[in-house]
Amino acid sequence: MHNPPADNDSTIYKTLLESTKAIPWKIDWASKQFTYIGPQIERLLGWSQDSWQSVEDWAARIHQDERESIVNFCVERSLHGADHEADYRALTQDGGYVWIRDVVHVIRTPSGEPEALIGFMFDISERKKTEEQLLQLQKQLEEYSYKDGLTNVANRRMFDRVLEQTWLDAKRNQQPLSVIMIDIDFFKQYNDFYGHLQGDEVLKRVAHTLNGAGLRVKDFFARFGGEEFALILPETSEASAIKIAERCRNLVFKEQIPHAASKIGQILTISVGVASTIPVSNHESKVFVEFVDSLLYQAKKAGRNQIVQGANQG
Ligand SMILES: Nc1nc2c(ncn2[C@@H]2O[C@H](COP(=O)(O)OP(=O)(O)OP(=O)(O)O)[C@@H](O)[C@H]2O)c(=O)[nH]1
Repeated sequence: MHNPPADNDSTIYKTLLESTKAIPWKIDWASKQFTYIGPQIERLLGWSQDSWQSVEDWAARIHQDERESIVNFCVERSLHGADHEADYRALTQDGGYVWIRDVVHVIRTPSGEPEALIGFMFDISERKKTEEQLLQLQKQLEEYSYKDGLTNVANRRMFDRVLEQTWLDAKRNQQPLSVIMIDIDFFKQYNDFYGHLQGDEVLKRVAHTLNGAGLRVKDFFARFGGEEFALILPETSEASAIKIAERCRNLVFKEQIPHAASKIGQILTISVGVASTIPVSNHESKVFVEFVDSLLYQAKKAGRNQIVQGANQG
């Protein structure tokens, strides 16, 4: 057994405890009263040292979103005599909050009952801020990985994901699904004539123009690759899809983008393939998209600046 510290020692311990950044505290289990809390608490949260009377004061100063779960967790752990730690937002006197990590040690009676809790509160707001920034960054990265860097519309990866989901829904509900594939005419010549940077600008402009062509919330537009774009139209019949394909062609034409190197006129045009299907169990979305792409190829071969349609393939 150690002897209790002499007065001199306890002064040293007190000085040490009260000069750390971590805030020491002690609660008597039977009365649920604070028997001690370091004066540093006032600097951190604004609440004066003597305002920490009972566990009620502690609980009331936990952000309400996690108050109940934190209190329940700490009571449950303490009853089991288990040391524990909890992260929560502690409310400050001026209405803000600070992220705290409370590290708790349970002192038990010889029979194992909790007698007192002692612990340290650590200010972990900087760590939490970094965690939140990392999460934000992760979200942004995920967003970037589904977005085309040049045009800012969805990319091929996102197209594949949306198609897969839309295909399954259409199969389950036996609803028609339409896909439109779009390709800029003589884009190689455009690049050659105006330069690649100007080509990039046109891709952005066309993407922006076509992004609003499907009017329903569920309509989905993506850059399929290069100078090719695609629209997925759930619950859309062939007749409606053809109208939207027409709208696409008109929208781009109305932009009146000069294309002096086009072999079919002086204005930039697009070719379009469009088809609808009601998927059945042995149909594959990939095969359907290849079919729509072949319609687009037919539009190119037939002279460009036109729409070729096909139905019920899949
Ligand atoms: N500026 C620019 N050009 C691109 C980009 N992606 C693909 N291209 C160009 O798009 C052109 C596509 O050429 P082709 O596939 O021959 O098609 P096209 O010239 O449009 O001819 P048709 O489709 O037959 O009318 C190529 O010259 C590519 O370099 C891009 O991100 N920026």
